[in-house]
Amino acid sequence: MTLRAPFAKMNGLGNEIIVADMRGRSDRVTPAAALALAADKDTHFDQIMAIHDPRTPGTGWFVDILNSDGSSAQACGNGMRCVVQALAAENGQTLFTFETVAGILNAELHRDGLISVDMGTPKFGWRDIPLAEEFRDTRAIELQAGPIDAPVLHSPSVVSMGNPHAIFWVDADVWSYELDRIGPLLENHPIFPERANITIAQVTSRDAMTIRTWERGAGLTKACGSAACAAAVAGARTGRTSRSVELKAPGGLLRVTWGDDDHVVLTGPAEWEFSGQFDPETGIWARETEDAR
Ligand SMILES: N[C@@H](CCC[C@H](N)C(=O)O)C(=O)O
Repeated sequence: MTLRAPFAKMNGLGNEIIVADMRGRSDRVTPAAALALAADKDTHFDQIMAIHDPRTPGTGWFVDILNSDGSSAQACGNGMRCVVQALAAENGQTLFTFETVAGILNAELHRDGLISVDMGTPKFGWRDIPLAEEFRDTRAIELQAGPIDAPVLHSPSVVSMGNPHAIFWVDADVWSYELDRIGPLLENHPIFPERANITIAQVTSRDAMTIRTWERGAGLTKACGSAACAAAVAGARTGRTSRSVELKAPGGLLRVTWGDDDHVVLTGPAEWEFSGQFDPETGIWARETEDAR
C-alpha cells in the first residue's frame, strides 16, 4: 500500500473539491483513486487539486488537476481558491504563485476572506481551444443542439481559459434547458477534439449574467470558475457585457474582471468541509479521526 496523503474536502460555491497534499513525494493521484473517491458519497468531488512541490523557480507549488472521471484538467478556478485557503490556513500567506500544466498563476487572499485568482489570458484561436476545424471568428461558431430547423441551443462563443469552453447565449431562464441531457452530447461533440465545458449564459444587465455549466469530465456542477471566466470574456468580446461582471451560478456569486492587461481575475469564496488521509493509488481513505475504510 502507498503512503497515505492528507486531504481536505472543500468547495468553491458548491463546486466540490478535494485538495490533496502531495508535497514531499514523487507519486501522483491516479485516475483509479479519483474514480474511487468520486464514487463514494462522502468524498464525491468535481475536481481534485493535488498540491506538489514546485517545479519552476519563483513558484511555490505545482498543482495537478483531475476531474471526477479521472481525466486531467488544465484549469480550475474554484479549486485554486480552495488551494489558497488550505495553504493560507497552514502558513498565513496571502499572496501565492502556482504552476499548473497551463502555466503560472497568481492568487490573493483578501481580508474579507474572498480569494482572487489571476486565471491568465484567454485564447480565441480555433487551434488554441481546440476545435476540429477552422473557424475564423470564434465569437459564434456553427454548432447547435436540438432539431435542425428549431435548435434548442446554437452558435456558441468558444474560449480557452487553459481549458476548452463553449458558451451558449440564451434569452430564456437558464433552468428551462435540459443541460443534464444536452451537456454530455455537446461536451463530446466531434468539433471538440479534447471535449469541452458547456455553459448556458443569460445576460441580465451590462454587468451581470446567470450561468449553468456542464463540466467536461465532471458533469453538472453548482459552479465552474473557469467557465465563469470564459463567459465573462465572451460576453465582453461579443459586446453583450462590460469587462467586469457578476456571475450568478447555482452555488452563488462570482466576480470576473477582464483587465486591460488581458488577464482574467476570478474572485469568490472557498469553504472547508472535513479533512482526512487517502491512498493516492487506490483512493482508500479515512476521516482525520476515523479508522481507514
Ligand atoms: N470546476 C473548474 C473547472 C474544472 C475543469 C473542467 N472540468 C475541465 O476539464 O476543463 C473551475 O472552477 O474552473
